[in-house]
Amino acid sequence: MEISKKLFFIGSGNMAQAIISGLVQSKLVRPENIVCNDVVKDKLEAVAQKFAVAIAENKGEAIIGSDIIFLSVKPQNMPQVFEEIKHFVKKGAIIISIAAGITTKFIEDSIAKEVGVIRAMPNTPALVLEGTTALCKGRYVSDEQLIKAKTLFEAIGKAEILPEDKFDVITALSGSGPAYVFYLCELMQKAAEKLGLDAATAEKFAVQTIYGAGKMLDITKTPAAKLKEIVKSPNGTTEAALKHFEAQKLEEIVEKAMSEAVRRSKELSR
Ligand SMILES: NC(=O)C1=CN([C@@H]2O[C@H](COP(=O)(O)OP(=O)(O)OC[C@H]3O[C@@H](n4cnc5c(N)ncnc54)[C@H](O)[C@@H]3O)[C@@H](O)[C@H]2O)C=CC1
Ligand SMILES: O=C(O)[C@@H]1CCC=N1
Repeated sequence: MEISKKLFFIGSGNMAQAIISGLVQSKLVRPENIVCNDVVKDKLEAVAQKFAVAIAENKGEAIIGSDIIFLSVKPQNMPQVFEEIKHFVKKGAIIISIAAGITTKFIEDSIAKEVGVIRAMPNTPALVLEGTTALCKGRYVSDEQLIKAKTLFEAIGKAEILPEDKFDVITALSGSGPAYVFYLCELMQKAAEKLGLDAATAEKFAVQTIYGAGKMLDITKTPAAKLKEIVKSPNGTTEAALKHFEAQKLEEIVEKAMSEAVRRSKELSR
């Protein structure tokens, strides 16, 4: 399937590029139907080269020709973007914001028009069509429009509609989550090196282990806790390692880390 909607990305950084790359790979959107904008000109040119998308330095002109406006700048830059675009955005336009913490109401109030605002919390595995996205809608979006927006994100992974009051915890879980897994991978590699493996072998085995474990979780649909038990032989090597994690209260550390992410999401919230 292919859609002919024109997408305009304001902010063409890491997450926007992951989404663009996923959408183009999935063939849901043709690159010529994507227009990118960014304040960093070099980045914009690099994005155009990488994905064969169009670029626009003038936000106003690009908004006029687009069906969906993606807001993919940092939360701190959103107020400035509202000032830049609010006179060009027409009543009934569809805006998809991926900014952490920024509420649909804040966007509606800032644009000060009846614009359709969809809030999404995607994650970077969208780049390899394995993203996880939560979506919710503001006051001026119909269920049908929200479902259409969901299909965009389904092209780049899994997507689900959730209440907006769950977005802080979703941000801490799946928005930031890939970084926790990358961190674990990094630590496993470092530990293996210290324990005698060369860097290349440590990397190869750590990456495949995390990939294989993720795939197993997905394919077997067995709870993580059960899969963990299957690896753990009585009085074996895994038990020795897990006992140490438990003694060091890894569960508390993860809970505290994620509550810090929730706290920051609320702090960014407007
Ligand atoms: N990186 C991630 O894993 C995820 C990020 N997000 C959200 O996505 C948004 C973007 O994050 P990243 O892509 O990581 O940041 P980034 O820093 O890589 O990209 C943001 C881009 O916005 C540009 N920008 C700043 N002000 C602008 C303006 N006035 N007009 C046009 N462009 C402007 C910057 O030059 C930069 O290229 C954030 O709001 C973040 O909360 C959401 C989910 C996951
Ligand atoms: O770190 C952040 O604030 C963004 C939101 C979720 C992932 N990256």
